[in-house]
This record gives sequence, structure tokens and C-alpha cells, in this order.
Amino acid sequence: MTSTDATAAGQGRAGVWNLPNVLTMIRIALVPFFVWFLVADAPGLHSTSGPWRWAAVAAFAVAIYTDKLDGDIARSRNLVTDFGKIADPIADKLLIGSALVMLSLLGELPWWATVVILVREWGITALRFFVIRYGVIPASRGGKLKTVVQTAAIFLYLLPLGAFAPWMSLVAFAVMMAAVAITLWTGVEYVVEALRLRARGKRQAGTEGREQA
Ligand SMILES: O=P(O)(O)OC[C@H](O)CO
Repeated sequence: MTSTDATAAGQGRAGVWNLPNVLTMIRIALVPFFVWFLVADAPGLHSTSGPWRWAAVAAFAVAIYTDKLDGDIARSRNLVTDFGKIADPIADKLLIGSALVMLSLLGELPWWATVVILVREWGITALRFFVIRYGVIPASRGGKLKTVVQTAAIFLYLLPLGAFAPWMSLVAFAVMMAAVAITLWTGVEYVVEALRLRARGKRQAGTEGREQA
């Protein structure tokens, strides 16, 4: 969804307890299970690539599916809410953040990639709250693409197929680098959007102040 679409959609009066928002909450609830499965697979933080790892892959896949589903339902049934516009990216960040931290803890992903992505993700979340009095910054098309590429990269990292296909780790790394690049680029776009929103809000407040005087 673009910012413009979202600004319009944000006027929707759908309640918080609608299906897309419940799916978003289910996604958040799946995160501890996902982490627990990864830990259960890796005594002493050494992955055994056993059934618990596959359970983690499945939990991640289900969580990602709820992300697609809630967006589709929200748009098709006009159930876009301001709560959803804030909670949906937060749910994504919790899932993706926990996956990245766990992969780094397991020694499978360089910490720098995790840190770069997390700083951008939570920085933009904080920015959304800083400018919320001027309006909501919803996920942009680039933000959605970034989440898809991050998800694909994490999925490739999670799949315990290294023993059968050693080239998989190269592919996973290449996709993760693409994810890092798009993450940074869209971060810059959101900063520009936040500055515009703030400037517009201040201009409007100035005009209203003059009209009342
Ligand atoms: O890049 P953000 O912060 O807008 O997040 C995008 C969402 O995760 C897409 O669902």
C-alpha cells in the first residue's frame, strides 16, 4: 500500500477486533514458539538440524502466511485500520528480528547484518511514533518488497539443507545482502516521508492558527 492509499484508507472506521488484526496478533503470538523451536533444536547453541528446526521453519512459514493473508483481507474487505497500519509492521519486525538474532546467536548469520537491519527497522518504528501526531506512515511498496526479500533470505537460512546442498548458503547470503540493501534504501525513503509529513502538519497548523486569529 502506498502512503496516499493508506492516508485514504486510514479514514476507514473498521474496529480493532477484525480478522486482519487478529491474524496480526496471531503472528506476534507465534514468535515465542518459533524462538523456542530453534533453541530446542540447538543445545549449547549448536544447531542439530533436527525436527525442532523443521518446526521452526513451519512456524516461520505460517507466520509469514498470516502476513500475506491479513493484508489481502484488510484491503479486499476495507478493514484497514490505523491499529493495523502500526501493528502489522511491528509484528513483522518482531518475527524478522527474532529470526535474525537467533540465526546470529547460532553462528549462521554475521551479526553486522542483523544489527544493520534491526537498527533500521526499530529506528523507523520509533520515527513512526515521533511523527504520529502529523499522521501515520504506513508500509510503502518498497517496505513490503523489503519484507518479502528479508523473509526469503531468512527462510533460506532457516532451511537445514546445507548438508545436501552446500551452495544454498551462498544463495542465502546473496539474498540476505539484497535484503540489507533494500532495508537501508527504504529506511531513507521513510525518513524523507516523515520530514514531508511533519512539514505539511506544521504548515496546516500555521494556517489554522492564522484563520482563528
Ligand atoms: O519497512 P516497514 O517498516 O514499513 O515495514 C514494512 C512491513 O513490514 C510490510 O509488511
